[in-house]
Amino acid sequence: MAKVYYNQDINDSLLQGKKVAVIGYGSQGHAHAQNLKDLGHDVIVGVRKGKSWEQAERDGLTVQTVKEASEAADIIMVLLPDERQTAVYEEEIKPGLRSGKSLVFAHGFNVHFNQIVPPSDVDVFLVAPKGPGHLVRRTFESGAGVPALFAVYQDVSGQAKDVALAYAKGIGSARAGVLETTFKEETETDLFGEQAVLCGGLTSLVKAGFETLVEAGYQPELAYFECLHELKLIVDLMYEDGLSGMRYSISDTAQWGDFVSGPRVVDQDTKARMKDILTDIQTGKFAKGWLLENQLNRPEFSAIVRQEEEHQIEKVGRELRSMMPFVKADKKEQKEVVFSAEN
Ligand SMILES: NC(=O)C1=CN([C@@H]2O[C@H](COP(=O)(O)OP(=O)(O)OC[C@H]3O[C@@H](n4cnc5c(N)ncnc54)[C@H](OP(=O)(O)O)[C@@H]3O)[C@@H](O)[C@H]2O)C=CC1
Ligand SMILES: CC[C@](O)(C(C)=O)C(=O)O
Ligand SMILES: [Mg+2]
Ligand SMILES: [Mg+2]
Repeated sequence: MAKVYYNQDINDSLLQGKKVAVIGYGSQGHAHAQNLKDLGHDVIVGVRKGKSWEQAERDGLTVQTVKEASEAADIIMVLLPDERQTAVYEEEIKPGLRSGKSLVFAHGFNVHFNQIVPPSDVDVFLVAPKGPGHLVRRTFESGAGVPALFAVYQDVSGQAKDVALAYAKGIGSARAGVLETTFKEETETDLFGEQAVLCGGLTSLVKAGFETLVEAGYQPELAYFECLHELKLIVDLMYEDGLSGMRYSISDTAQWGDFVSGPRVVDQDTKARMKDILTDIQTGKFAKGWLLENQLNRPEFSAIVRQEEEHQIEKVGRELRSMMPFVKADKKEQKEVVFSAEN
């Protein structure tokens, strides 16, 4: 079994006396900055003037421009959107990246796909939480944590691995488990997971189930409860106790249906298409398409965002959720949908 690091395995004194700049204050940025600060580390946030700057100040953090923060810090964690990182890195981070500093990422995308080529005299590593940033913060506040991967790309100081582990502990991830990987493995598996299973696979499955029921004449509200709302309750059981734990709670009828019908939905053809998706990631075809889409100012991305917002499941869901205020976490914790559509 691979070595999984926990709090007791990690000496976080390596972060003491070091200034950490968290560049970006979005989903991951706000969580890293606040968790590190709560554990007594010296954190500054680097962002541009605007919404994030104001929010970080309201949260009690020291805020500077990206350039100032990169100049001031020993450890520079880049938590900007992947597609924005290269431009900001070249203009505002690189000038402050002197020998002996650490350049850190939460996803290997730009280094692995050669968009950012770090100088040879700095440590380069990643600490990638395996969960959405808002949950990195929320679980931390509740005393728990989100697991993370770490990988060392360049170790000039001889301490990159230990600093990476200390950082992972500083954001609460070593409460849940921290696993060593490479930039290649992290990048390819993260892209695969979000495309085939966690985001792409799941949203397509939910919509297909919803549409099948509605097209057969069943009530849309019922289809929403069945195919989307209840999904969280089922996944919570899998999260707590695995597939068998979930199956323990459902009826035997449901379990038999799971066994006989599940493989009819996700079959060998589905798996073959998953392999195609993985190949596109491994060959860089996906990355190239995404970078080009951004160079063109995201025409297809924006069109799909609008189209998806108009899907019947979203309209019905908005109405039903307005009657269940308890399902929604603190408003300030929600990443605004508009942000991703407009940026
Ligand atoms: N989202 C997640 O949960 C996960 C993300 N990751 C990785 O973490 C990294 C960050 O992703 P994520 O947290 O989703 O990013 P977000 O989209 O949430 O980042 C938004 C932040 O970046 C700032 N920003 C955007 N453009 C600029 C710019 N040109 N100059 C200065 N600041 C800018 C925004 O500031 P403003 O308000 O001014 O626009 C905002 O503070 C990525 O590498 C991603 O792959 C890894 C694991 C999970
Ligand atoms: C699953 C999506 C993710 O990889 C994540 C939250 O881990 C991301 O890039 O946001
Ligand atoms: Mg991920
Ligand atoms: Mg990802």
